[in-house]
Amino acid sequence: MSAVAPFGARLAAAMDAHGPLCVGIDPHVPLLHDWGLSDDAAGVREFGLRVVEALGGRVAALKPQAAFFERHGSAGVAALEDVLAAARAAGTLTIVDAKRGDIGSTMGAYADAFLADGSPLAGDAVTLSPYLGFGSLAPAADLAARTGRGIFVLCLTSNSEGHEVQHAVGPDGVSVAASIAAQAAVLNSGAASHGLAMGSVGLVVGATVGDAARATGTDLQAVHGPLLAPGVGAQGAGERELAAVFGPARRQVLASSSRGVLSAGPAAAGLRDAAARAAEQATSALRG
Ligand SMILES: O=c1ccn([C@@H]2O[C@H](COP(=O)(O)O)[C@@H](O)[C@H]2O)c(=O)[nH]1
Repeated sequence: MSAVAPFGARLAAAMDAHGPLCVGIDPHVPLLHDWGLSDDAAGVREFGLRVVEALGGRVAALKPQAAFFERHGSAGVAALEDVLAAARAAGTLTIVDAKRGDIGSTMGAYADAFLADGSPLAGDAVTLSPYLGFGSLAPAADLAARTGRGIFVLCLTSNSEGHEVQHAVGPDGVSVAASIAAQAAVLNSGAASHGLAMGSVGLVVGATVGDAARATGTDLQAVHGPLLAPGVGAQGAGERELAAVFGPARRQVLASSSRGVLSAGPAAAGLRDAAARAAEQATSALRG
């Protein structure tokens, strides 16, 4: 058992304190240029540290997108480690958006990288892909539970191409998305029975997916875990879409915006204003 409170409880407290908004740290090349930074490991490191400096302690969570750091090789990965350390020092929860998924024995190694105490790449939670079978994620779910961390499993992603996999229906008549949500609910059942607001096993459900939950028979409320909702801002979703997609599950939602906030940089004041506006909109859509 971990010495820290479970991730779901820590996230619920952070959402109550700061509003249901997560800001993504996605150092796209055009943003690096706009911020006067180089497209190399030093540039993405500085970008990430500036975001942490501006928003640490002001938003519920930060979500570094691992791909933008990994494209610079080992120095980029070291930059991601530094950004995670800075967020940890600022007391802000981090979700490493790495979307890992593999056979169980390899999943154990991914779990050690992203969820083990003392790993420099560990945040408070990591995004995972269930398309090698939800059960293959067990090593990560187990380690997260032992270390007080969380996982977010892809369920209904914000991109339109996700339909062909996630809306597919199995021989039992259950859609892939509904099956993933039901298996996450099983992992959160202990949290529900202990009266915790949310378990530590979350889903990724895009704010852009319209009525996909209903269409696929996916019961989001029953998951009893956090619902990470990318697609806010640059991908076109706003207050109306958030309210429509999540309905009665809306209090579990952590809206996520990257470019929508980051394009207001590099000045800290601009980032703070943009994040505050996005948090107000998310609050109005999800907590009203
Ligand atoms: O379904 C998904 C899952 C993850 N993402 C990630 O979120 C951000 C979105 O960035 P924006 O600039 O706010 O569009 C990015 O890191 C994606 O990889 C997603 O968009 N959809």
